Amino acid sequence: MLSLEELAVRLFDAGAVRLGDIEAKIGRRTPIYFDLRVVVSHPQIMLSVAQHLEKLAKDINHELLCGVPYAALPLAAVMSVNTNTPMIMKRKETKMYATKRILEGIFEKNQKCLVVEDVVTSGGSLMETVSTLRSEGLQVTHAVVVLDRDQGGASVLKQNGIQVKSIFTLTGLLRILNEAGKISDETVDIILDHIKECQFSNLDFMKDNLEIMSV
Ligand SMILES: O=c1ccn([C@@H]2O[C@H](COP(=O)(O)O)[C@@H](O)[C@H]2O)c(=O)[nH]1
Repeated sequence: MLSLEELAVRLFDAGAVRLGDIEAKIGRRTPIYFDLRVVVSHPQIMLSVAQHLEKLAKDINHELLCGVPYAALPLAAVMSVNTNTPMIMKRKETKMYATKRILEGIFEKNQKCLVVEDVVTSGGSLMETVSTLRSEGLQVTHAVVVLDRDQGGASVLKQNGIQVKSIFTLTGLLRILNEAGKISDETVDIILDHIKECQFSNLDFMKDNLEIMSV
């Protein structure tokens, strides 16, 4: 398994870290965007990311894995194979014919399901998956995540009964990339200022996700 420092640099070199003035979800702009979808083109990086997630998952009692669609699906699949843990998949929309399912795979009510996610910003995407899993009778208390952007999402999720464990926090990742000479001091300062200014709270989350909260 690659060390955290090696993994951070390999992700950067693979193009998973985009710098600039980038349009993010919900029309906001960000000086840094992580595109972890590129890992499917780098099997060694994907394996290492999955192994780090498995390390985080070791102490969490779970019987099933579920990746947040779509970026975390391949990561959850690799973890499932490596640890021999069954996986289920959440569809973006309920299938309208044949099985009419929102969750694919075999599960029973009250099973403990661990959620896998690539990036947490506000926590909205992860919570959407958690709400579906809970509404199907599964127990969900934890999530393992590649990157927590330090923008309040983990705390919002905690308030909604989900403990988040992440491989990287944005602050920690910036420090590694700065020490490796990949990101300048000036860029680090711009990103840290942005993160400080752009924080999400449980209140924003509830306003933006009234539908999810009512599931
Ligand atoms: O740098 C980023 C930031 C976000 N994403 C994608 O968005 C969601 C996380 O955002 P929430 O506000 O927590 O819903 C996640 O599913 C990512 O796929 C990203 O790819 N890169």
